[in-house]
Amino acid sequence: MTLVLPDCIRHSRNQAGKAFIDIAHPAVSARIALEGAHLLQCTPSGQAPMLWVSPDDPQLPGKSLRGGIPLCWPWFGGDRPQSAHGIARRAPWQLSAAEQDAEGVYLRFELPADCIAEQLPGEPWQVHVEYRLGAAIEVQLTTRNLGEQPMKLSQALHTYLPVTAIQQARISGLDGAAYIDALDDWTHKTQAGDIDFTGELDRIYYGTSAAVQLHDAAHPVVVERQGSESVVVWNPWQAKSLRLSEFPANGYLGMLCIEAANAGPDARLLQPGESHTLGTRIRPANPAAAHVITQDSVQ
Ligand SMILES: O=P(O)(O)OC[C@H]1O[C@@H](O)[C@H](O)[C@@H](O)[C@@H]1O
Repeated sequence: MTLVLPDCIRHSRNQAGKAFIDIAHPAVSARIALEGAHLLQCTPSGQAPMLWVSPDDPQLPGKSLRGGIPLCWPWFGGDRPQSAHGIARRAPWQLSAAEQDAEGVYLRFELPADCIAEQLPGEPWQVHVEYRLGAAIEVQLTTRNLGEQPMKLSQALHTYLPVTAIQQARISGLDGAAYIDALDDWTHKTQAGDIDFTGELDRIYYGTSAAVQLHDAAHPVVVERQGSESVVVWNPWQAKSLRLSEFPANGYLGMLCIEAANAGPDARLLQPGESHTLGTRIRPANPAAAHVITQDSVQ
């Protein structure tokens, strides 16, 4: 049965045939690629864009754009020898629900069972993702084990956030938290004070579900998490920027990632029939003080 979409939500395609869902609601505008059910843009009315997205856009089906919130599932990073971050971010998801109300929109996407069977043989997962977009971004990724054996799940909502200048950005909320330093032979360490950025940084903080705050002149946000005792913080810095796909050489100056996760020691073992929801809510820390787009500031 064809899904009837509210007026503010429509399907679109770029010239190369890549499919998107576009949202133009009085409270929020947004774009989601069906490939990966990948939230690429989200701009609450009167605010600056909440997500960073690379200007190097291959615009091609099968080539994921770097930025927004890629879904890393059902493994995070190099937890398995196959391609990093699992299969979900390049898979063909299907829109299964779309609603609007005065506050914003609700969308739900499913990863079809035949796609899971083909790409993850012998792993009977069921997975869907829900977005609630308005003054804030809410994402919930729900996984169920439909099999008869326990299955291991690691995952992340790989959120790219814009910053005014990386050297001035700061993250609070993780003082005293344990982390794994991916750049120092996966050594376990303890965070002292806030996180600031003076070089490449790639860490899995674990044992905490506390909200994390990004302090930035124009893009201060609070990142809350659900079903998540780990959060990944990442900036590639200069040398790695040159090696990354779909990433400009100086891209690291204007972004960082704060990823609600089940990673490292927070990977989950789902028993037969069990389901787990990983969620995040990203909201402007101080909407009144955040950069407001006015006609004067539009070039
Ligand atoms: O290049 P990818 O596969 O999108 O990964 C980007 C980064 O994703 C982060 O989550 C990892 O911690 C980094 O190690 C990795 O480099």
